[in-house]
Amino acid sequence: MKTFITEDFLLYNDTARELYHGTAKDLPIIDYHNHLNDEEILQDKNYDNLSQIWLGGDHYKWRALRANGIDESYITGDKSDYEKFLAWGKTVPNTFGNPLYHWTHLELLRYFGIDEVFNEESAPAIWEEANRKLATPEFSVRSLLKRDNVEFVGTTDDPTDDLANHIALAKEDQSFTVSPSFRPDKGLGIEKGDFLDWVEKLGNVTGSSISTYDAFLQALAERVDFFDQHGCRSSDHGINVLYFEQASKEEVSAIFAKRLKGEKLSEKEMDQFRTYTLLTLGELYADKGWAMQLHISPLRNNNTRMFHQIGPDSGFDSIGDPLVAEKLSRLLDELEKIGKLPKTVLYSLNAKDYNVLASMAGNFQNAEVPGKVQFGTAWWFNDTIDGMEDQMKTLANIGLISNFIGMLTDSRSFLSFSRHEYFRRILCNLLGTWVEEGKVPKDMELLRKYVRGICYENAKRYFSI
Ligand SMILES: O=C[C@H](O)[C@@H](O)[C@@H](O)[C@H](O)C(=O)O
Repeated sequence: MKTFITEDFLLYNDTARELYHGTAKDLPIIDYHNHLNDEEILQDKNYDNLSQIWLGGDHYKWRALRANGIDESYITGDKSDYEKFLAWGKTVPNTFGNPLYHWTHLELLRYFGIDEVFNEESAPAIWEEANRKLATPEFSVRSLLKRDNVEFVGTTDDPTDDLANHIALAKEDQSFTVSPSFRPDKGLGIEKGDFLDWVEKLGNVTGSSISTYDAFLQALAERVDFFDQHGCRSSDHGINVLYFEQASKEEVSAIFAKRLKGEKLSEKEMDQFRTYTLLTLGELYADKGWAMQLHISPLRNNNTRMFHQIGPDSGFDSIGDPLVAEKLSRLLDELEKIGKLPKTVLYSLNAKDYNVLASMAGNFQNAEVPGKVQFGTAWWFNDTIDGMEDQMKTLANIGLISNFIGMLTDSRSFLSFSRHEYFRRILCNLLGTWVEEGKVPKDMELLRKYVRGICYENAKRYFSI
C-alpha cells in the first residue's frame, strides 16, 4: 500500500502550502543540539543495515517496541538485526498518533524513495531495498548531511573530550560545520559514584592535580577555552531537578573537600556546589558569547532492573514534575545582576512549565540579540504535532515567536533530519491557519520572514554561525 505522505502532508490551507513549498522547504538545516557520533562523521561511515541506523540507539523506538509487547531480546538484546527490524515492522502499524509513525514513513520516503506503508508484510522487501542503498556512497553519513542541506551540527560532548574528531573535521573542507557542545553534567553530578573519577579525568586532560575547588574551577575554565578554540557555540545542561542554594566560595570549597575525602554531603551542600559551579560556568559562557541550554525536569532511570541491565538513555526515562519557577528565576537573576547572563535556552520536559518558561524568558531579554533568552522547542516526549503546536502557541502568546530559534532533533540517528521537515510543515500550517482564520493579515512578505527566521536565520544569528 502506498504511503499517506503527500507533498501537502500536514498543510491544510493554501497559505500553509505556499509558505512551506515557497519558503521553508529548501532552507538549510541548523541542528544545534543532537547526539550524533562525531567519529562516524569523520569516518564518513556507511551503516550496514536499516536496523543499525534506525533502531541502534533510538530509545523512542525501544519504548514503542516494549509497549507493543516485544521481548527485550528483539530490542537491545541478542536477536539479529533482521529479527529486530521485523519486530519494528510488527510494531509500527500500532503507533498511530505517535510521531514515530510519521517519522518512519517520512524517512523511508525521503531517504530511500520507498513509498510504502511499513508493516510486517512490507518489511522484508524494504529491508532489502534500503540496505542496498545504505551500502552506496550516497548513504555515507556525510552524504546524508549534505543531501539534507545540513549547515550546522551541534554534537553533545563531555568537557574532558579531546575533540580530536571535531579538530580533524574542521581541517577538511565541508559544506557543514560539526560544532562541539560543552556538556558538563558529570562535573555537576557531585552525588554520582563516578564523580571523583571524572574529576581525576578532568585533571588529566588539563595536566593538573585537582585537590581544591579552585583547581576544579580553573580546570573547567581551561576546558571552556579549549572548546571555544574548537568551534563550540553552546553549552548544554541536563538538570533533573532545578536547584538554587547560595553559598560562599569558601563554603563550597569546604563541600568539595568533603567530597574528595568521600564524606557524605547533605542535599543542601550538593545544591550549594551545583549552584556555585553552574553560576561560575554561566559567567564563562557569557564571556565566550556561548548559549547556555538548560534541559530541565526529566525523571531518569525509573526502571532500576533495566538500568542495571542496559544502562542510561535506554527508554526508561519519563517526565518529572518538580517546581521550577522560583529557582530558575534566582539562577538567571544572579548572573543578570553582574551582567553575565549568557544567551539562554530554557527547555522543560514537563509541558506544565511552558507558561513559566515563556514568561521567565521575558524577564531577561535585552539588546544583545533578539530573543536572548529562548523558551526552547518542544523536547523529547513533547516532540509531537500537539507538543510542537503547544510550545509555539505558548511562545507566541507570551513572547515573540518571530525570534524563535526553531527546533533541533536531539537525535542519535542520521536519518532524523526529516524531523526538521516535520516541524517546518507544522509551523507553516500554524501560521497559515492564523491567516485563514483572520487572526493575522495575509502579509506574505512578513510571513515568509517569520518562516525563514524560525527555520534557519534566527538560529544562525543566535549561535553566531
Ligand atoms: O530526545 C531525547 C533525547 O535525545 C534524550 O535522550 C536526551 O535529552 C538525553 O536524555 C540527554 O540528556 O541529552
